[in-house]
Amino acid sequence: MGDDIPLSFDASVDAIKRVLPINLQSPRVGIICGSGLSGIVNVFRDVVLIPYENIPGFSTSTVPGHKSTLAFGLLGSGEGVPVVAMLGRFHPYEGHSLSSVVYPVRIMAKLGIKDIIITNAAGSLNPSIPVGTIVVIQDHLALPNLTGMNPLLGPQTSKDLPRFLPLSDAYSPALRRLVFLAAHQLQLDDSALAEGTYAWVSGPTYETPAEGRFLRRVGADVVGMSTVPEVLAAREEGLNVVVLSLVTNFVVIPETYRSIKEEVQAELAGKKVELPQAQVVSHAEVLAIGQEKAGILMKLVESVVDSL
Ligand SMILES: O=P(O)(O)O[C@H]1O[C@H](CO)[C@@H](O)[C@H]1O
Ligand SMILES: Nc1nc2[nH]cnc2c(=O)[nH]1
Repeated sequence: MGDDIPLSFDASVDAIKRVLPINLQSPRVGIICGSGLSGIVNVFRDVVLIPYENIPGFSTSTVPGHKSTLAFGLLGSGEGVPVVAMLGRFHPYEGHSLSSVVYPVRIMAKLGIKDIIITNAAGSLNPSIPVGTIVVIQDHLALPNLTGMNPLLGPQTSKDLPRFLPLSDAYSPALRRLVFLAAHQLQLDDSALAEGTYAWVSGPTYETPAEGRFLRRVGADVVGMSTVPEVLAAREEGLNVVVLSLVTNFVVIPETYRSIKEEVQAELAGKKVELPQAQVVSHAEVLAIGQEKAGILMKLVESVVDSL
């Protein structure tokens, strides 16, 4: 946890390749599975699982719903596409350094992936994006990046990488197009998918109502505690990125608060008063919705991989 990245990535790549059959050694697509979304491995063929603890430089995920395993296999119809999936990711709130959080993305890039499909569980800030919707992310808003918590801060891992990375094209239009076409092919209801902007926050606290309103007003549709660091590292490594957020809950953003001062005045005047009960979100709820809807997300991912 919070460990520094090794000076060379070779040790990690060697440890991985050593246990892989030749047909899986050069995966074409990387997948990152968000909270409760690791089931995709069930549709891989020729699966090889490597625990993170066996890979130098990898940390361990401590969050329920996140395994600590790298899965290799073939995905899709016909011969299948060689893929690598992170069954469980690292979040800064667990105490992992930002360089540890993005380390697996860099290793997947060294292994040769060209495209990365990043999934997450997220809270909706947009009343027209209900729980269960899969949001194809078109942009992000990262307050931590803007205020000095950026995984690309510091010495570069390679002189070949760009020092000043543009992010105006971070989310591949070509891959997003494939997602919508895949949804059409799978005959998903039009409302199953939406497009939106992901706000990255550090967590581990969920948003206060005021924070929810703030994020909504500055243009975010969903909010979560992951993904953006991975997107930045992936873009720095030259990968094409697509992000699918599964909405697991609404962020509670009441526009008006009931005044407790007025409630007490009413109580003192002899009225029966019931204090407002705030709705609260829990990780158990996030995982439950994840479990319910993971099937659709996985089919979508498989179909996109098939169409690459
Ligand atoms: O983004 P993923 O890893 O899917 O998980 C989301 O769910 C957790 C909170 O319930 C946070 O870690 C948040 O980021
Ligand atoms: N920050 C944040 N992360 C989440 N992950 C899943 N739901 C939420 C949420 O409501 N807020």
